[in-house]
Amino acid sequence: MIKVGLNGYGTIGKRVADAVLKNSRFQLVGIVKYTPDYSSKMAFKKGINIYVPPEKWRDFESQGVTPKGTIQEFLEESSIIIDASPSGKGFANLSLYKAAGKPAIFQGGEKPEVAELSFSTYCNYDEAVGRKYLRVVSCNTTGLLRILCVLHKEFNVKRARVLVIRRGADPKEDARGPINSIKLESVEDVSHHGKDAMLVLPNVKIISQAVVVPTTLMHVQYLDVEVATPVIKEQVTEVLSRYARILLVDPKKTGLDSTSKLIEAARDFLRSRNDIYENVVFENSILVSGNSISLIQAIHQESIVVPENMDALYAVAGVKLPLEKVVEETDKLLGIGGLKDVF
Ligand SMILES: NC(=O)C1=CN([C@@H]2O[C@H](COP(=O)(O)OP(=O)(O)OC[C@H]3O[C@@H](n4cnc5c(N)ncnc54)[C@H](OP(=O)(O)O)[C@@H]3O)[C@@H](O)[C@H]2O)C=CC1
Ligand SMILES: O=C(OP(=O)(O)O)[C@H](O)COP(=O)(O)O
Repeated sequence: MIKVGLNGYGTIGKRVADAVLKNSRFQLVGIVKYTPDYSSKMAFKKGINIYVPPEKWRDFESQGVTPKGTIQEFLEESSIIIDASPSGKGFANLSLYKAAGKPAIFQGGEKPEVAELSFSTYCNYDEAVGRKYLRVVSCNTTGLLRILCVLHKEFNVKRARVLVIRRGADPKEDARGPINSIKLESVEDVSHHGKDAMLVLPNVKIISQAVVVPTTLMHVQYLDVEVATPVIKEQVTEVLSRYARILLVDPKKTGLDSTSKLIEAARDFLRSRNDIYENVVFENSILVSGNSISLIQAIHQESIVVPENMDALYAVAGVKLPLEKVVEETDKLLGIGGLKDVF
């Protein structure tokens, strides 16, 4: 079994930790915690090893959590690190991983230079195999690239324009906003998503802009894509429906016409933490005219990158399986595809 350590146990880290625990190819060495809060106690009770900065050892013990070791020991015991630290901290952690000679997978909040390659499974898995440092692109970029790479493979995408309607905060983040505003995400002309996506799909011109809205549940994106030759809607829906990580939802038939209803459906489906790993593409929103395809999709920011983090582990570990098998294994363990039967 390949020994995986998780540095960071927040929104992304705890979900990836649970995914690693489900996969018998990998052994979760443990997690690094920095704050002795409820989540360290819950992880400890679940039997997950907790590693801590040495100066925090007593704080954890006083909360009833006996650490397994220090960060240094965590690095020694892990064969691959998944870094799910707050944006920017991963870059600082890179030198620790390099000094310990350990490969690492970073998240999209880090600058692209943190890794050898920015990664998105449907786009560049083969290029990622055997790399030492990968960066799984951010949640919106992951959602965007899944669609663009699938369309590109089939129809040769020439350019894409994207509007990202970004959630203001994750549900736990009570100090963020906006509370009563729709705010430009940036004072620059474009948002980072298009530029980031072009690192992975360099031959397609992708321009994105973003606004931030007062909601915590999901992001929503509007994509306007130009392909090389004229297509019809049936071709587009058929191609999208081939992929388990893309969920076509018909709001007329299902009543699912909002992010809150989607999250409720995921709760009803007993998805762990009401996670939706799939891009939810509203079927009615797919408009096709000549070379132009547009659509609206919802992206569950807390969980969308979990499958890609798992695939990234296969790539870095050099597991000898073709892309289709890797995706199949990850999808099966996370239950991806199950919602297709009920929606
Ligand atoms: N949340 C989201 O919607 C998404 C986030 N991402 C990206 O994932 C990354 C993690 O984000 P998210 O999970 O939201 O962050 P959170 O703030 O939820 O969690 C961050 C975790 O990192 C830990 N931590 C603190 N300092 C360090 C450090 N120096 N090194 C390692 N870990 C540290 C914290 O520990 P403790 O709790 O013990 O203090 C906490 O567990 C970011 O790059 C972000 O951009 C990507 C897709 C979606
Ligand atoms: O990766 C994300 O968004 P992004 O794809 O818009 O950068 C996550 O929702 C994290 O966003 P945050 O940096 O606002 O916490």
